[in-house]
Amino acid sequence: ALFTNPANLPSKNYDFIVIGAGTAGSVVASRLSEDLTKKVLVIEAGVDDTGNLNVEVPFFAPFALGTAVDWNYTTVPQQGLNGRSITAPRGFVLGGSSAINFLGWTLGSQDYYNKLASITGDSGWGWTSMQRFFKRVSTLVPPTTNPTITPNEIPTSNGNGPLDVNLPNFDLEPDQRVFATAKGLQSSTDANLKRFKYTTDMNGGNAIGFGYNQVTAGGGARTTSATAYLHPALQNRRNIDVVINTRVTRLVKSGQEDLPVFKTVEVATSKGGAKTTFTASKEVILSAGTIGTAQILLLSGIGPQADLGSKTIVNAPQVGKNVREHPLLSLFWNVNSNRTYDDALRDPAVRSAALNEWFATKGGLFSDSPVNVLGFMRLPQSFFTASRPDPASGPNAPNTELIFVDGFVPGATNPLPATGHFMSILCAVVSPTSVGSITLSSSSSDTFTQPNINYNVLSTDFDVQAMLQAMKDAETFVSSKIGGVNQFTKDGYLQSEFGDFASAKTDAQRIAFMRAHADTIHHPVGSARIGSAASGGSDGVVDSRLRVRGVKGLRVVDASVLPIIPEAHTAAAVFTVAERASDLIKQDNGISSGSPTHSPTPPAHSPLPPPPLNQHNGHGDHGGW
Ligand SMILES: Cc1cc2nc3c(=O)[nH]c(=O)nc-3n(C[C@H](O)[C@H](O)[C@H](O)COP(=O)(O)OP(=O)(O)OC[C@H]3O[C@@H](n4cnc5c(N)ncnc54)[C@H](O)[C@@H]3O)c2cc1C
Repeated sequence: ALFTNPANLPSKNYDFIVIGAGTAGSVVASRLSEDLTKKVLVIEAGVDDTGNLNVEVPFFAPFALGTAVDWNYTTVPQQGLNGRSITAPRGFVLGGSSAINFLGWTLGSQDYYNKLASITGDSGWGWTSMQRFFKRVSTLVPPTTNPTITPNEIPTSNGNGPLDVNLPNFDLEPDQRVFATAKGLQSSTDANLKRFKYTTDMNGGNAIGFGYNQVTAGGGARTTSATAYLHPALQNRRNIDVVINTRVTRLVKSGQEDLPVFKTVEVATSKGGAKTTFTASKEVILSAGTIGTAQILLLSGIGPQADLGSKTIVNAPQVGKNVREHPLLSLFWNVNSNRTYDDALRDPAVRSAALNEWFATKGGLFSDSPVNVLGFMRLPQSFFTASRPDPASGPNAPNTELIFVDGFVPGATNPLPATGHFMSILCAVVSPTSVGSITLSSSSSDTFTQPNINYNVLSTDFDVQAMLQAMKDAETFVSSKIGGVNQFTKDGYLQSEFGDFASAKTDAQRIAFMRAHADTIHHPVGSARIGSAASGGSDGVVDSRLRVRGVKGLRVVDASVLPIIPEAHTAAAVFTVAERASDLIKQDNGISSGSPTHSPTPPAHSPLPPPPLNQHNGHGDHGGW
């Protein structure tokens, strides 16, 4: 059952305790509760997702940032960004970040998973063996309307899992222009231009190419790990309890075998409030995400002795280290079109009409995420040198990404202009080499105080130069002619570059623009990474079965375990890791994993009256969306 206060839970003892009902935690809790003889407790700091339109309406994804479903974190000043601090949103809600992310569904390449297998020495993480877990997560459902999608554009990489994934419900202005340009350029004789490719499925092993963005939605509504996994489990099983509004404050050493045992979890509902504990007879699974997991480990005395000093219980030098994140930079063009979404951002009447359409038909502008089309690219071969090697996992893995948006993407340094219509291209470096960290903000901090989040954005020459190349690639792409015709300007659609970007023409100016405007795409991984086989695991926090090294009874399952960052949006990798982890946990506890592949149908959400869009609490900086 769902509880809002830990004092009301029926028991202090469970077989498994999952910390965090986020992307990974909801999958693991649901799978473990398939054995009806095992009692599962899930402890979630955040709120219920039910009926929250900012979660449910795909287009509203950016509106959720800075509201009560976001942890509202901010990074420490970033040297590579002229000392700016940037927001670091994370889901504070059932479903975690899968409930507030931008819905993109990209698995990453076969090379990524094979590199994961080779680093960890565990072939189970390889592409071939992960196939059954990919297929166990998602099902491709048809878009509600899009007539321009041809049958041979339907991706085949999804399976029969509970998470609905679909293609955009309707085309936006940039979509066919992007496809026509990519299709034309891929057969160019110019090696630089041949790097733009068209793909019908960037999730099929080779992740390179421009194509439709598959999204975690179905029937016009967002799907999350909560809607697909957790709520159905709650509705249909009596052996799973979920408590929300409850923060894990630390893990408590519950015994000593050959190693210290950590099976007790301490919680509180407010800073300085009463604390209670719950104990697992089998395992505690830490799924609090790249930031939360590192913070909880550190507060539990599991971390670098050099930082924790006398509070150290287990010296785990890598906790909070090795954090990787994707830098992002928005470029804007004026367009001659009144069909962009800009008016929906500015004008409550336009927004209200679109929302009414969504309520009536689950269709229209708001039924899609703000991103229909994106493209992954390799850097030119000449870019790589002995001193600047290719950090990507392999030739099927991209270095950079261009994301096409049919409107202006407001941000901290880019407020929504009062007038005009725009196309945005967001440039990302998806194989970055900058390394960041999560550390406690003080020796007396707790989980009600945010830790120091340092993504170290654009701190390496590779990342800066790769972003510079991505900017140039975006400019090249929109100015290329296919058969003598520019797809973006042929009917007067694309007009001129907008804002500071318009005057950034030399490399030095572009880099200055980058440092003034870049932020990140909210994909941090690695703070509790799997150790490498080469080091005997000592450079990791968990082993390849995701058990925390040096302790007993504790596993980590979330984005923090990934030792390398996927050259992709990270949600799909996290869902899939969680599916494999569920099998590993079952195996290690003698539970059969002959589980159903499709969870019971999620309950339909009843439509609620539209809340005001400005549920913003003033902490975030994405209020314009
Ligand atoms: C704004 C945004 C946009 C994104 N866009 C995309 C996208 O389009 N496509 C994509 O693939 N990926 C995207 N991502 C990234 C992707 O969503 C994440 O990589 C993934 O969801 C992380 O899953 P996780 O299980 O590691 O953590 P989360 O899903 O964040 O789950 C962690 C859970 O633990 C809870 N928790 C944390 N600390 C505590 C505590 N002390 N006590 C109790 N509970 C706690 C949290 O509240 C949360 O529910 C985006 C992320 C964000 C934030």
